[in-house]
Amino acid sequence: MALLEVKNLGISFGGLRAVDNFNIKIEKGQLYGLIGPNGAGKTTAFNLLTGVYKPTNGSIHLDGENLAGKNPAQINQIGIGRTFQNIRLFKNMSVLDNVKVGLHHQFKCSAIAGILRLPSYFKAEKLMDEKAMELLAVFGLDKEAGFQASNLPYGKQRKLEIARALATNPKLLLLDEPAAGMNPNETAELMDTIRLIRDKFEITILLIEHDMKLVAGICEKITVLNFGTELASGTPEEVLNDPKVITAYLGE
Ligand SMILES: Nc1ncnc2c1ncn2[C@@H]1O[C@H](COP(=O)(O)OP(=O)(O)OP(=O)(O)O)[C@@H](O)[C@H]1O
Repeated sequence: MALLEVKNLGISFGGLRAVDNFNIKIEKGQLYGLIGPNGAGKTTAFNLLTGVYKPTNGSIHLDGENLAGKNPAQINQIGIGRTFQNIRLFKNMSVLDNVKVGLHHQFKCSAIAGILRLPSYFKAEKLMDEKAMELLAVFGLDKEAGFQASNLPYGKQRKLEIARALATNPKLLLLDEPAAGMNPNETAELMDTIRLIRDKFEITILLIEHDMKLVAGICEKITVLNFGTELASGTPEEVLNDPKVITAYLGE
């Protein structure tokens, strides 16, 4: 059974069919790319998968579970984590606390225990600190754990956002343009990090990306969206040499 199975998904905004008859099947452990020209519907597809938008039609199953009618928090708990095109960190909080926010639902401790500072509260905090530091170390951010998130350089903020999404322990991680605004060195490093987290956490990754070098370099399969609908799907080689895809990108 595929980890993610999306059938005939669609949404309209007024007269605009932003996503139409979108189908995708992602196997466990796969690194999958979603590409397409500007305005093709990629972020809208992510918003449908994460419950931000309710689809007009179609179905989404994660690991066999139907996500229909679930809100973003429930979908996150079922197993989809995401990052955003524009970084959305808690900028005034520390790097460590940003990751701990992602861990909270796994280390539950009652409000009373927190207010009364009971031993169970300190135990949960300690476990969260340890787990958050482990995650930060994977991204080479452990030395900056005490920094305010907004003081990190841009490339590291992007990594921190991925670390926070991973902290929610997702089965499927959605990355929306993870390399946006990065220089070539940062992008190359990010590619290594994405491969590493897929292997280390045995996670499945779907990413939107305009950087074709990154997409072709790390994705095993790609779907191309154009005007909200699938234009092509296949291996990077098949897709990037497909005349329909080349035409869509060149706008001929
Ligand atoms: N909430 C909304 N209300 C109305 N139109 C929307 C809404 N969200 C997205 N759209 C429209 O849907 C279409 C698809 O947008 P979307 O952001 O999904 O594209 P994209 O492929 O992610 O583009 P980009 O690569 O530029 O980020 C666009 O025409 C956009 O203007």
